Amino acid sequence: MLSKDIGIDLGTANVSIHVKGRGVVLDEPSVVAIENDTKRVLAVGEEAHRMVGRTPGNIIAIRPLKDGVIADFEITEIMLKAFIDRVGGRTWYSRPRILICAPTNITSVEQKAIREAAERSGAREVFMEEEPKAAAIGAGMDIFQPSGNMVVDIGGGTTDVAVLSMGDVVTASSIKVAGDKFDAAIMKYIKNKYKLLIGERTSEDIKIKIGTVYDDGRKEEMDIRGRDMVTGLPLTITIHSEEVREALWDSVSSIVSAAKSVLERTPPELSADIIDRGVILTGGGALLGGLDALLAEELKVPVLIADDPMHCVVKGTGIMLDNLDKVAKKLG
Ligand SMILES: Nc1ncnc2c1ncn2[C@@H]1O[C@H](COP(=O)(O)OP(=O)(O)OP(=O)(O)O)[C@@H](O)[C@H]1O
Repeated sequence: MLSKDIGIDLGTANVSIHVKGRGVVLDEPSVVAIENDTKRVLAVGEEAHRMVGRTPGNIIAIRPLKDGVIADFEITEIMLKAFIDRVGGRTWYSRPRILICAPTNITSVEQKAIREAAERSGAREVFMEEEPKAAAIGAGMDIFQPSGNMVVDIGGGTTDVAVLSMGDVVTASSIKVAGDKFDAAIMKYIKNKYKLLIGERTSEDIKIKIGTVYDDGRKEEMDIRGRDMVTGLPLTITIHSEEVREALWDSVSSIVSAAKSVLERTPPELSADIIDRGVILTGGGALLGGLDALLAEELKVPVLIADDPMHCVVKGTGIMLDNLDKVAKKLG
């Protein structure tokens, strides 16, 4: 058996793994279910995700990465190791090199924890790369030319905005407003307006099915269930897409401001390139209804959604595996 280098998008919401020669082989939610008293791991990934909000007292479903940072070291290590093992990392004859894209701004202590987890799973060498760079490469941008490319990567925990040229980030901003904040805003809106408590998964469902942030005349509705705060009993109500737009307004305004501030700090020659090429949206949040239209209106530049936006980062790692020593930073 040969060494199979692997690329990992260690995301707040999802982990995806690319194995050289095989493509994207794993795509699972970043969730671990553990037994509270014994701390025994019961499930990792999809199976654990199904338990979110539905666990009995002694079982907890943990999302170890939150708001774009590693909230729980130990569980992140367990999760990373379980996923690498699942794609065969430890059973390969020759130990792989692993390239990991982790949340922006992680500390050196967190980097060390990630490196050690990868090494324990069989990695020979561990490399790390910034998410927006991988996202831009995975979206098909040629960031190695002397010209401006702008990417807005909206994940679960963070939105990363970056302008790249000659293989590096020129101007950037990372804010902790992304998919999770959208879900929380919808939950809060429904609680305040209807006195109805809904879970994380229902809120995410609303966002995905009828969420919109731009008034394009689209009017959709959806029945949702939760617990009535007044009676304490289950209740079904109908939610409209305009209400979701209202709920998401503040969060989306922060993303627009972050993108504007990056453009304002971008050298004029690169700005001119961005007008020609447009801004590319990546990450799951790129799929939020009307976000491309809103950003285009606010930034006055064309905005395009990348193909398969949720996989841009992991696809980018896959492309970078061919040139690891040149393009990524080796840890340790
Ligand atoms: N159709 C959709 N509309 C809106 N949001 C969506 C859609 N599909 C997925 N999402 C959201 O995308 C987010 C996950 O995106 P992604 O997998 O790119 O994030 P991540 O890489 O795990 O996070 P991060 O980059 O912050 O670490 C979730 O919040 C999810 O609810």
